[in-house]
Amino acid sequence: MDATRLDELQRAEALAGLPGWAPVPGRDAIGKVFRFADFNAAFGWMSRVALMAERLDHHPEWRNVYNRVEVVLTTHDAGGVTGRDIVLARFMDAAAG
Ligand SMILES: C[C@H](O)[C@H](O)[C@H]1CNC2=NC(N)=NC(=O)C2=N1
Repeated sequence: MDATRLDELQRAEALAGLPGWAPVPGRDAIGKVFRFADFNAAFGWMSRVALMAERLDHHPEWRNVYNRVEVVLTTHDAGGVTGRDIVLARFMDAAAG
C-alpha cells in the first residue's frame, strides 16, 4: 500500500468508513479506543495485530490498560496518515470482531 500522505479530503473519506476512528488533535494521525471483555481478550487482540503489523512492516502506537487499548496510527516515514494506516485500522476493526 502506498505510503503517500493522505490529504484532508482523502483522510475524511477513509475515516467515514472506519467507525470509532477520529483525527488525533494536534497530530497528523488517527486514533481509536478499543474496549474488550478483559485483559486476556485485549492482549490476544494485540498479539494478532502485532503479527499483522510485522507482516505489513507498519506498526501502531498504542497503550493498554487492562481491557482498554488506545491506538494511534500514523506513518512516521511520511509524517502523516497514509493508506498503510487505513489498512492497519481496517485489520484492527476486523480482528476486534
Ligand atoms: C525500517 C522500517 O521499514 C520502517 O521504520 C517502518 C517500520 N514501521 C513503521 N510503522 C509506522 N507506523 N510508520 C512507519 O513509518 C514505519 N516504518
